[in-house]
Amino acid sequence: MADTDEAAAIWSRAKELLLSNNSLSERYKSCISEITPFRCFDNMIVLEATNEFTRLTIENNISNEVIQALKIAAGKDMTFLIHLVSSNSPAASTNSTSADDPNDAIAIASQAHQRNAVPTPATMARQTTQPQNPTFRGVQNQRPGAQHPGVQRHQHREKPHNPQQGTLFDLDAFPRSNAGAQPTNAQQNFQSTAQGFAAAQGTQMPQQGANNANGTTMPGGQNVPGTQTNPYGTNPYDDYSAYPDADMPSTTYDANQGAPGQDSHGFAPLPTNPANGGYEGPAQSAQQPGAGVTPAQVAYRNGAQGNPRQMPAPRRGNQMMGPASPAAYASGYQQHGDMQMSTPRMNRDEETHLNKLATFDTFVAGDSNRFAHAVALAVAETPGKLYNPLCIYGGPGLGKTHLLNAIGNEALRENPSLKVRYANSEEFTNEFIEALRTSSTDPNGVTNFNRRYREVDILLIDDIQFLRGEETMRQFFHTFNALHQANKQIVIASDVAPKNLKGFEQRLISRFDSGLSVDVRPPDLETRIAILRMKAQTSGMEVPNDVLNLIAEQVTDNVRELEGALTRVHAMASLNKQPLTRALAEQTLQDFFSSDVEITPTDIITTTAQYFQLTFDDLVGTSRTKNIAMARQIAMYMAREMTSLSLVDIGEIFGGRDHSTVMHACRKISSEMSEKREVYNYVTELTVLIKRKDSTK
Ligand SMILES: Nc1ncnc2c1ncn2[C@@H]1O[C@H](COP(=O)(O)OP(=O)(O)OP(=O)(O)O)[C@@H](O)[C@H]1O
Repeated sequence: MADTDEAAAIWSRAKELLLSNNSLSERYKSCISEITPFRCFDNMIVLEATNEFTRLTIENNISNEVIQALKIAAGKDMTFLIHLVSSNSPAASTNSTSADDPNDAIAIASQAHQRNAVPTPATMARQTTQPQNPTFRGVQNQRPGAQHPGVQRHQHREKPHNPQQGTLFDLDAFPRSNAGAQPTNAQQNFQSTAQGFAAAQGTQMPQQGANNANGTTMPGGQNVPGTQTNPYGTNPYDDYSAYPDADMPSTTYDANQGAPGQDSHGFAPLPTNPANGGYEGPAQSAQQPGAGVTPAQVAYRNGAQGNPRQMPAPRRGNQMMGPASPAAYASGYQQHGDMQMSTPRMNRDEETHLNKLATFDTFVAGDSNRFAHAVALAVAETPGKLYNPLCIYGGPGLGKTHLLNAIGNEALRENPSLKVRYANSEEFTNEFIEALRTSSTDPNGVTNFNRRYREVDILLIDDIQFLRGEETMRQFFHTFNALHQANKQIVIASDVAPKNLKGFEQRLISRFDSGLSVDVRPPDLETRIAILRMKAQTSGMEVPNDVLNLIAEQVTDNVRELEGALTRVHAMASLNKQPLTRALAEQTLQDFFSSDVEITPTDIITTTAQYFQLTFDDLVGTSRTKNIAMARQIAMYMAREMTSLSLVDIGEIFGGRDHSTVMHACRKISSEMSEKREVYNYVTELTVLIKRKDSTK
């Protein structure tokens, strides 16, 4: 990118951040608005102002805020300098001098400045202490202990700033509860992110220390605190108690409960099905030597499907879904049969409802989410002061929930006395309705609800797009106002930008818009590989690089799907006690990328019902008997995996069920696939049958 373009891009983001920084007065903001970008020179951006007042106001009063915003916008430490240009003369940016050398840049800027600038007390003070190049300086972070702001805040930049030399993102400029000699988490993350990427790309970062569990390297060889913990073994949605209307209790099944002649789910063994390419029914296959081989593989070996297929490019409606993260296994093992894997353990904090395992340490930042990651970190370090409200939006499975939880966890790590509350919109709604419902018997119901949501320092509301109902909306509006007026931090996550939220009153949308909105986008290849590597490492899986690469190449749009693909290939290898090779991974994944035709929910329900010898109505009906509930959960999982339908849509199709019920089904089946051979077989066989049916239409 050209230096001028880079400057424009960085300043545009930094400006956006500064203008949404609630701690800045309107006067400061109008000064910010008057600034224009000139050029970038390495880690310095030269900005232009048309009057001295603007320049001085920024340099003397809000340089730290500007530096912080630049750091977030650029994704690296930046210094800045502002030179004056006459408002009616061509700006210094028209100067054609090549300024690749930062010293030249300073000279250009210096000339411009000398033409226009009036000496100020601050510049005079600098001249006293910095005799060389007295009129120009880059502005660096204000360091604690600075005694003379005019002198200490501004320093000469005679050579490019080297971020390795101790000027990492300095959040000490902002209130902190535990400022100390140790690098901040934000600092560590910046390093770990950069190094994680370097590692993913096979490059060497300078000043490497000892590797930590994630393969990332911390400054001075430190490990990132908590990197050994399971990052996402559980999810708020795993806490089934939060969803009273979900199917969970009656659909829980036990591997030992199958009646004689039935498999563990109460199904009679299916007869050999010639239509399945000679493949045995699921219960039988589970008991046979070599079980776990899918029909596709049998067919493949038998030549039933012709030559080995190339893996076509994945398509949106046919992607992987793997809600239960493989890394969940790291959180604690519940040994299951011959599997060296575990059932994810819930790690939701009872009071805050935070998933304690979703932290910044376990979040891999890349180009697609670096801005959101940096802003989230800044908010966690200074809640209520910077970007309030903060809205994080983006497609499914891209880390919004993770970031929300990371903000809460990090803020509490910094200041354990903070009150934090995480909730998704459905929990908020349910709790509110419950408070209303019981208000006749419990006069404190609504008061308690309000206390829970209004007497907090940080409120994190996930999936705001699902907020529904006039009363609930009103309640949320008042909650929002109460918190905002008290300068309490609000963070919301949504699948679309606030302005595109459907069914929301304008007054609520405009409140969301009054803060900062940042998006998360699908990760690029390097980031996907880095995520997979981290997930494999934290869950103790040994996955060769070529398998990680294969998965990352095939699954592009959704980190949850990445996890799902990793789960599948690892489950396949574990169940069959085979080494996890690229060939095995290709075989395992090809079933999921082999069809380009649209699969409908009707196909899925019909095939699943036939497969389990049930009826269509059984699957969309209300019966909670064990075998029907289990088949329904599998069908929901297949619908989520093989179509682009949302959780809400799938819930609707399956008899008007709630989206959390679908989500729970998906997580449960995904998790069980790694532990129960028969569940893995059901899913893989059904995948083939559904696609085969589809291709014969
Ligand atoms: N950058 C990342 N680094 C590490 N893990 C990630 C990253 N992004 C997402 N994940 C993981 O992917 C999974 C899905 O992420 P998450 O639930 O936060 O997505 P989401 O955007 O909230 O999705 P949805 O909109 O469907 O709720 C989680 O296990 C999360 O930990």
